[in-house]
Formats: sequence, structure tokens, C-alpha cells
Amino acid sequence: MELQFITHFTEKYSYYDSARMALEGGCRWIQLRMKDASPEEVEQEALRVQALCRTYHATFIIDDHVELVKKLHADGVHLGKHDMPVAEARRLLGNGFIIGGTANTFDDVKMHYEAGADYIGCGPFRFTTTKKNLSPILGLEGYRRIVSQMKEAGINLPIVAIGGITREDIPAILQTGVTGVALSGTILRADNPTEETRRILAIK
Ligand SMILES: Cc1ncc(COP(=O)(O)OP(=O)(O)O)c(N)n1
Ligand SMILES: Cc1ncsc1CCOP(=O)(O)O
Ligand SMILES: [Mg+2]
Repeated sequence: MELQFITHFTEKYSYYDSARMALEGGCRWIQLRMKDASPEEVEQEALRVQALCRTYHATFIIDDHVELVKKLHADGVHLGKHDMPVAEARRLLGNGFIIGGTANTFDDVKMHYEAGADYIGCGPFRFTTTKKNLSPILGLEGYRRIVSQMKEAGINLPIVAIGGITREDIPAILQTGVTGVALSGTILRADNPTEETRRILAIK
């Protein structure tokens, strides 16, 4: 199972500390997501989290900021509906960077696939307060439908489920055929985020 940890602002932990706890728990894919932060703040934190990811040999993705990904030589970028289109990011970054795209429907998946995305963040699984202006909830049935439409169309792209997912949800989500999960709140709300990450990664 692939696990992506996505940072989120909390009163309790800095972005850096939350990434560190996920890495200590064994996660090897961190996405730095800093909504409402200035470009300067994102760059400053990105430099620190990138260095940390390097010491753990972990993949380091930045949410939204394509130019920063290029400047810092991060591993990649995640882009949604209101961000730079995937095809344009691909032109800017070339093939040496990972580009992820957000999907809520099979048509979104197809569009990102044709534009050259490397993986899809697909959600939301259920309601979450981590993101504003959520797309319609997919639930297990939504993932089953999208995975089956992808098979029918011969589209082979990693699908990462996202949005309101807790440890208890993961076995059933993986049963739908998705590749992995992206988590934020359930790890950050745990008494011990490092231990929670370990427990999640132990799920078969
Ligand atoms: C893995 C993953 N999937 C989806 C998203 C959401 O991206 P986006 O739709 O651009 O929304 P914001 O995260 O920018 O609020 C994601 N970040 N990561
Ligand atoms: C970035 C994003 N995109 C859809 S839901 C979401 C947030 C996921 O965070 P959480 O695991 O806290 O619900
Ligand atoms: Mg975005």
C-alpha cells in the first residue's frame, strides 16, 4: 500500500514537525500543502522539508506551486482544477518531475491521463474540513466505479484515494482497486502521529 502524507496547518505542529513524524513512522511520500501561506513562506518551509525528505530517501511533492518545484528541484507537484493545467506543468517541468492531478470523476482521470499526469489524487472519500469547496463525496462505490471505468478504457495510472480517510477505512478502500491513500487529519489528530503512521503502514 502506498501512503502519502499531506501537511496541514495545526496549532500543535509545524509543517516541518508533522512531516518529520510521518517520516519517522515510515512514510516515504510527503506532500507539502500550505494553503493561505505566502510564496515566501512556502519556499522557506519547502527547503527545510525537502532536506528532511532527502535524509529519509522520501519523495517530496509540493502542492500547487509549479515554479517552486522547478526552482528547488523538488520531486514533483500536485495540481487540481484551479491550478496550472497538467499539460502546461509538463511542458514547464519536462519528464523528470512527478505530476499528480486531482480527480472526482472518470472524465477528470481521463483528462489528466491524456495530459501526462503520473498519478491521480481521487476524492473526496468522505467529508473533511482539511479542504474547502469539496467536490461530491465518492465513498467506496465511487472508487469502484472509477477503477472499473479506467480498466474498460485501458487507462493504467496509480490512483490515490483522499479525503476524510481514517485507518479503519483503509482495507475497504484498497479492496476497490485503488493503489494507495493520501492522509492528513487522521495522522495529525492521533495522540502519537508517528505511531499512527506505523500502524497505518502495517495494513496489508
Ligand atoms: C494526493 C492529492 N490529491 C488531491 C489533492 C487536492 O488538490 P487540489 O484539488 O488542487 O486542492 P488543494 O490541495 O490545492 O486544496 C491533493 N492536494 N493531493
Ligand atoms: C487535499 C485534499 N483534497 C481532497 S480532500 C483533501 C484533504 C485530505 O485531508 P484529510 O485526510 O485531513 O481529510
Ligand atoms: Mg491545488
